[in-house]
Amino acid sequence: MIIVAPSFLASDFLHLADEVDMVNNSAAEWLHLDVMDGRFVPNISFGIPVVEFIRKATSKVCDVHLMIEEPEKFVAAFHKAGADVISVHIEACRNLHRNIQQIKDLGIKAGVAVNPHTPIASLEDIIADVDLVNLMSVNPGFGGQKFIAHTLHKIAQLKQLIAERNPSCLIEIDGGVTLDNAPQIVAAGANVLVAGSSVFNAKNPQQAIDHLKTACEKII
Ligand SMILES: O=C(CO)[C@@H](O)[C@H](O)COP(=O)(O)O
Ligand SMILES: [Fe+2]
Repeated sequence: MIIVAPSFLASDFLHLADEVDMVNNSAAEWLHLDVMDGRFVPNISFGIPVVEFIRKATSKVCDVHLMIEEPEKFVAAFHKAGADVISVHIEACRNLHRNIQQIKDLGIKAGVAVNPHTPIASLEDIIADVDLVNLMSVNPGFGGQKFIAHTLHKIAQLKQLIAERNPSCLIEIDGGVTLDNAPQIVAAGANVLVAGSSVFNAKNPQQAIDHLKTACEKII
């Protein structure tokens, strides 16, 4: 099964309740929540209170992508706010193994996120400990960017590493996912598709989610 996770960074913050309702009534399984601190990435998005309010408005999986320095300081607060999955960036963690254990000790899924320039080989000694890898297919910090094509070969590399060391680990692709490139991304081995602008900027976002799912399910 392919999981679709609409990214709320592209949503209309003035009508957040309607946007959450749209996803609640859609075929998407997850909600993707991008937290940015203006330090790890050159942008600031939203934080703990917003995640908390969204959590109250949905029973879908809340997938929190922390694009922040020193994520270990905030993981417990995001868990308390209702995150079901928390991903921290390999590039932001001095003690990644400890940070991943910290998330797992909270009883939720732990993910590691990697920037487009970070080699898959750098995941070798952490892959066995994570539930998910968020493979960034744009440079983190902004929605609406173009998919970086060389990410496709990284998906295939990651798929092989996962098959060897942790077959239940999910591959999440984050950034620039559209109806046009989704089938290729899934064919390369992705299980979770984050889609921000291609969903929220569509005339009919629920239909955009349906189309993404149908196009991908044809591939598997
Ligand atoms: O983490 C990020 C960006 O840093 C992503 O989750 C984007 O928010 C995805 O948005 P689109 O590229 O699909 O518009
Ligand atoms: Fe993200």
